[in-house]
Amino acid sequence: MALMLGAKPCFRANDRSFVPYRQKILTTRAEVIAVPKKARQFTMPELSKQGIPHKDLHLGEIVKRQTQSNNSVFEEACRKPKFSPAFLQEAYERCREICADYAKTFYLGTLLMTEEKQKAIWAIYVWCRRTDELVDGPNAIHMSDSVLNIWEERLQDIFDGRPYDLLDAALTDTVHKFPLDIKPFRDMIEGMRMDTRKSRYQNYQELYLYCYYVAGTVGLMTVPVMGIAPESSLSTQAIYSAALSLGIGNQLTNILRDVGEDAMQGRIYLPQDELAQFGLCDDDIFSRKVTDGWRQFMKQQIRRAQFYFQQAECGASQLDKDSRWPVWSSLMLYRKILDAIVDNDYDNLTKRAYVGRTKKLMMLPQAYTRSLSVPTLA
Ligand SMILES: CC(C)=CCC/C(C)=C/CC/C(C)=C/CC/C(C)=C/[C@@H]1[C@@H](COP(=O)(O)OP(=O)(O)O)[C@]1(C)CC/C=C(\C)CC/C=C(\C)CCC=C(C)C
Ligand SMILES: [Mn+2]
Repeated sequence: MALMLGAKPCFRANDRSFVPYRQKILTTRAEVIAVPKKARQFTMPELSKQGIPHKDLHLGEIVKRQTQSNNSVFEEACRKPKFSPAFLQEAYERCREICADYAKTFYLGTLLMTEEKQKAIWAIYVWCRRTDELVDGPNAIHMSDSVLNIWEERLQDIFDGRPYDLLDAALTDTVHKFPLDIKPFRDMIEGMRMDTRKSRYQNYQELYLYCYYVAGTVGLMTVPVMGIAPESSLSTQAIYSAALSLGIGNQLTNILRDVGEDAMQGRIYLPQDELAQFGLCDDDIFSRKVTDGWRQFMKQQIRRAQFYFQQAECGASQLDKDSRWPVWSSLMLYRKILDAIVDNDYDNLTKRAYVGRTKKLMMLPQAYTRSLSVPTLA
């Protein structure tokens, strides 16, 4: 495979540390620490400064950077990595396979996108999945700050045109084709750090920050690729805000679905102060008894997730036409998980809410119909 890079070639796909994704470990710890770099001091963000949802995320600045980054022709000429077409084809093909394997419904939704866009979304998906797996996958017990620090340096290398392996190379190509800013990617790694350090959330503001880091960031990463419809009536910022909402709604739903499982790992993501308002505490979760108090509490949590999906809806219709289907699929699928929790009579302590294959497949044409609706005035 021809690989033409600048002064610092760092592709290591043939190293023994490289583990094929078929083993269901996308990135091993050994692979990440293969290039030792000096440890970086991690400091927790000041949670007390985090305000009400979206308000303190400085979305305006993020949008400005996203729409300005990579604009300079000079910068582009200097930094654009030169990969052979065959190499890139192989890189994106691997991303496609992983996406199809890990996220079947979502993958189907990407098939209507233009080739450039779908490849970019697969590359972003794979980077997110690998990042998540570092703290959530089979190797999670080996995770440490220093591994995440190296992963972050490797992210910088991706943006600087020096990918470390084949999958990274797909993202390098993507970030040079689309105006992607590194900040949401960095923030996702920050969320993974938070997950390794913290197992309780005192209030919703703390939880919101976590949800932004690990999922809201996905919305910010993907809007520049999916594109905004030329006839859209909403401001760019309003669309980013909707994208953020979809990520938050998805993550809140994930948390509500996995309460029992997470508790077995010693993790409770639900806001402690809200549990207390319903007369509940950690022990009620560990005892796995679904009481009326628990049902009332869950109703409130589900309402909050629904609120974010509602916020996301207006933005989903303002995206470029070919990008709307996967977004609507994601939105409708995650909503159905909330319905499944209700169908389980709010028992997410001993049961995992599940949306069956048939329901998922039936949802795809519905999502497609929604994606045909034209942008309307908000
Ligand atoms: C719909 C679409 C185009 C999505 C983008 C695809 C993409 C890049 C997805 C990456 C998802 C990912 C692997 C994130 C890593 C962190 C993580 C795991 C977050 C959770 C995802 C779901 O994972 P899963 O159900 O597999 O959970 P387990 O790890 O197994 O527990 C999250 C719940 C977050 C996913 C967040 C999104 C898909 C955000 C979607 C928002 C948009 C695409 C913006 C849409 C734009 C508008 C205007 C509405
Ligand atoms: Mn995960």
